[in-house]
Amino acid sequence: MPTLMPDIANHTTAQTEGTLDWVGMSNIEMPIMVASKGQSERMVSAYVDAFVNLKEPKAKGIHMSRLYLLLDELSNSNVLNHQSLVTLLDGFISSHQELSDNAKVKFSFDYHLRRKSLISGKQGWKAYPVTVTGRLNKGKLDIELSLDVRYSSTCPCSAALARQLIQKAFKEKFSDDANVDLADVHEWLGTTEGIVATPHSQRSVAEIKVKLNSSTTEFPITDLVDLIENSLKTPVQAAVKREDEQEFALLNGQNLMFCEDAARRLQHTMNITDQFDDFWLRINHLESLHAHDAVSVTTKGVVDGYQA
Ligand SMILES: Nc1nc2c(ncn2[C@@H]2O[C@H](COP(=O)(O)OP(=O)(O)OP(=O)(O)O)[C@@H](O)[C@H]2O)c(=O)[nH]1
Repeated sequence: MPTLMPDIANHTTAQTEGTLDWVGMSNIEMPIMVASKGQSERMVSAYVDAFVNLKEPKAKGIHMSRLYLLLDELSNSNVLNHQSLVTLLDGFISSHQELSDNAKVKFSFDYHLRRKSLISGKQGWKAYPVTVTGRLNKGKLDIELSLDVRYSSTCPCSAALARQLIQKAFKEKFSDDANVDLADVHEWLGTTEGIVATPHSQRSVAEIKVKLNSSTTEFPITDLVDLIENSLKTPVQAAVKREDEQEFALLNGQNLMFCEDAARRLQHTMNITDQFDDFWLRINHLESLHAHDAVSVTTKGVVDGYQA
């Protein structure tokens, strides 16, 4: 006969009574098979947070093992998609009858996508940090997708200052020459004396969170990446041949951006798509002129929605 073990969670009461918003586990490491719109299902190495509320003030605690085992079942024999996320949240609550009526789960992982080069037709992998968060709040379901997109931003102020220096160098070189020779100018422009200054660019990160429409049944990871990268125009590249690098230089030159410009661009893009109920975005320009970052934040402005 098995030894009877003490069951603190069930058989004792709280020393100090009180309800709690969230109780659960954070940073659970698990392989998860993820389904995303337009992509083959793929395994990711995820960190998972799993929570329920504790609405019974006298109860000692929740049953962490029940949350863990429901997650393990998803990891071991299912795929993370809209339906399984809802089932998981339902399971969190039904396994905590009398104790909980809210549930939350967050999966954080790197999601790899094949991305095309700009000109050469080559392809390469890019890893996007993604989180999928589901919340069930007194029967109301909320699903949030968040991801980071890295891109390059060239400073418009620096570009203007560099152009001024190039104009000055041109004047100094050719102002005494009444009959400026086109070939001479062409050759001179191809030297570092001609293009005497270059503007600074920086590795930049757009962080974005969206609330999925209730009609969305697939995680639109690729759609969201495409939307952001097509709007910013200068995402970091995977496979790069020289023709790709030259095109990247052109795109940078034609898409000069302060962090305000990048935020307004994405704000406009997100406002004209009806795919999402709400959005929050934060633009980080990891400055190369400064040792600090230039940052801008905005939201859709929904009442009771995301706050900046
Ligand atoms: N509630 C709670 N459990 C904790 C905490 N830290 C560790 N645990 C452990 O989580 C383990 C699993 O708890 P339960 O889910 O109640 O385990 P169980 O009683 O075997 O499972 P059930 O029979 O389904 O209730 C226990 O061994 C707890 O000690 C904590 O801060 N709060």
